[in-house]
Amino acid sequence: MTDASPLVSASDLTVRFGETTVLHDVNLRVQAGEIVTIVGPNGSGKSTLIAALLGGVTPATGRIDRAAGLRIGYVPQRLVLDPTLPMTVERFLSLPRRVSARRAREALERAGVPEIGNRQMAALSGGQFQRALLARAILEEPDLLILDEATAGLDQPGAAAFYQRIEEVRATTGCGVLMISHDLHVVMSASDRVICLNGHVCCEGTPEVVAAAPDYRRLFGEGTQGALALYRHHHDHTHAHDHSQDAAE
Ligand SMILES: Nc1ncnc2c1ncn2[C@@H]1O[C@H](COP(=O)(O)OP(=O)(O)OP(=O)(O)O)[C@@H](O)[C@H]1O
Repeated sequence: MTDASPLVSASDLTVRFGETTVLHDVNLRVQAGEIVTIVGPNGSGKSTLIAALLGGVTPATGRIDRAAGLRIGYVPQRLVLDPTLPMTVERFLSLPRRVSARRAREALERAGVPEIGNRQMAALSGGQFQRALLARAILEEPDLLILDEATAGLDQPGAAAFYQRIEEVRATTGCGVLMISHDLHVVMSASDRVICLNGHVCCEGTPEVVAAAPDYRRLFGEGTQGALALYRHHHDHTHAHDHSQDAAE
């Protein structure tokens, strides 16, 4: 794996579910050491793109390439555990593979929650729970960390602290990071590159470039209203791209 070759890439990717085209002509690359964030309205294909990159969805056309031997750490949006099941955080980190108490502690330290090893999973706050998921992903020693709206349900300071932790993990391990987020303002500052998705890539670039892009502004609005506009978006915008195939239309 050279510096120049991406950890993972999608080339002219189109994904269909039955008759519905969810993604079309998507090109994306994530290099080692960079933090790439995908933003887009609900139903714009973000999770589908992640699933395709992970190999869980077969492209209709185009291709996905992963670097040989790529190790991926995945942090899901949420994980539902039976609340009546007694399970400490340390034990949770040993699923599915047993890890030593020392490694579990190190991973929790990196995730910013060194003190929760003996706590019950069911007793964690939302933020602590997501940190436990992050610690589990870190234990994979990933080349690429993938997070699917991992801060959903956290307040803005909680989300900001979480992303800061992600940046530290990237700085110490050199892994690449690909994340989906709705915390637009927080994420913009934590990302090297932002990809605005709406069935296709509407615009992409550094956070500054994307924030100034007309397509991004049409989708998300400006200022603090932008994040709210995300949920209100009804595809009432018009722009140069052809949205006729977008499933979300
Ligand atoms: N397995 C599936 N079978 C059929 N349709 C699907 C499947 N998975 C997703 N879809 C559809 O594909 C579209 C994109 O879904 P996806 O979950 O990728 O969007 P998203 O951008 O992640 O949305 P959100 O922000 O709401 O999480 C939606 O219209 C969804 O209903």
